[in-house]
Amino acid sequence: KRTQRKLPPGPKGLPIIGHLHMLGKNPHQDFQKLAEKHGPIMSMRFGFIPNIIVSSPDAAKQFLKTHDLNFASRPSLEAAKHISYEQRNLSFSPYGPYWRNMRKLCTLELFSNLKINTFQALRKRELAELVNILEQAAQEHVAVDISTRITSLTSDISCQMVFGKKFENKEFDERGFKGVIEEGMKMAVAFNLGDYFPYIGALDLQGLTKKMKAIAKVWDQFFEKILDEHDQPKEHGQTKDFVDTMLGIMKSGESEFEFDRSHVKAILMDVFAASAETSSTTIEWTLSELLRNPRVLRKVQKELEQVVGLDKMVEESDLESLEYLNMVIKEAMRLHPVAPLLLPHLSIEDCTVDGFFIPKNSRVVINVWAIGRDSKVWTDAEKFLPERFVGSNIDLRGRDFELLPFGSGRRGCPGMQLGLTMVRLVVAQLVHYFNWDLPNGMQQSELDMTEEFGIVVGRATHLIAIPTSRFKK
Ligand code: HEM
Repeated sequence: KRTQRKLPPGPKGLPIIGHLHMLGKNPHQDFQKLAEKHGPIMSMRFGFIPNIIVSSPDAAKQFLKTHDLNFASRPSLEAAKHISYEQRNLSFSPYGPYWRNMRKLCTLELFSNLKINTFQALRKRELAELVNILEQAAQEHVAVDISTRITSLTSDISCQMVFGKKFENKEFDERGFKGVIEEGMKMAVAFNLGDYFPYIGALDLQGLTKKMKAIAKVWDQFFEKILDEHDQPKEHGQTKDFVDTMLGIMKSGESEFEFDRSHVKAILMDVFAASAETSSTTIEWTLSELLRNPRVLRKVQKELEQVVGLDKMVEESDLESLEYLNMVIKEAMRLHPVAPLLLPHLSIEDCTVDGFFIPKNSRVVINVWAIGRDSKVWTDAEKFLPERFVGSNIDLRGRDFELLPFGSGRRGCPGMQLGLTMVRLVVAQLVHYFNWDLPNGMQQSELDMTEEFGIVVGRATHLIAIPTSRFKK
């Protein structure tokens, strides 16, 4: 009976592997090309798993708004099981009472404006430190690896916000803090046979499960140590980091759902992973576009001079008034969404969308990268033109399905406000204090904008530039 129903169109697949052979290094780009031929709701099969690829604003609205509840679950990916405490985290928890309760709790306790504001001084301090380093480079007229600097800035801020302190590279084991995190990230995106052929997952033919379990053990020991340290009483007036908040709730026993140390650890890992790289990658892309578009950069600097004033540091209270900067960031996120396929959604029941049958347990992939670059939706779609948002109501909250860098609906990003605060503040500060030149006489048009697919999609090469101070000390 099922097979008589009309599935969305899609390319012809091969026996057993389905369409796996059609995916290259950048699946979001491959999906875009295929959707041009097969349509905005496309059916593909990866191994034994049915996938629905969504590539237009109207179609995205159907999945994320009209039928949001039915597509609000997540698949049980091997990495989520082995390194995310059996999916007790928010990002990969299946839809159900645990996810609903935990999401409500985190939204209230970790992602609220009140909580975000308690870390304002931390952000200011860390950013001022970076500005000092850049001042030094400006005086010596040397090139700076902006990518590395921004990554350590957001990682340091996230570490202190979540765990209460920065981590030295000697932490963890001989691989160091950065090394262990990178290894975990690599494993999380590695092609895992078990995700496409569930029955052979248990055989661990690639040896990935073993490696993931080993890294999860290292992480777990690290978290246990942090949780133990947080059992010591805090000095009066010290800001409560996320570990304090979560442990406080756990110990109070007031939560109406199961909430033990494993849940606390899963959420901490999730929030750390979700916050640091997403913000740094968005900042890198925005600065890259500004370096390629000096006209836009000068206009942002002019606005900053007017709103903030020369010789003054940008404050978080200035951010809402920086209208042009906010258009620049929207435009950078349209062209460079760091999660171009969002996180995978999973259908809970059989459903009909736009006349097509979508079977239960289909993975739904929303290609926001393709939507952001669709010439049917955007004029001069490939160009970086922040002015396109003048007089437009399109914002980043997921109400406008042509621009979805944070997703939309029940599974949309709960950390959007925090992420945007970081991105706006860092970009504003770095272009307010400094003019930037590309190294070795490189022309703007020569700046490499190649993408590298991973847990987030960042630049394939580091962004390097030479700062010059705009203010006299
Ligand atoms: C520029 C920064 C950020 C971007 C672009 C971003 C983007 C996204 C996207 C696209 C999703 C998936 C939405 C979906 O599947 O429909 C997501 C989910 C999520 N984000 Fe963010 N994010 C950012 C910052 C943050 C921050 C700072 C936090 C937390 C401190 C955070 C926490 C989360 C969590 C917990 C989820 C999973 C939600 C769920 O499945 O219920 N994000 N984010």
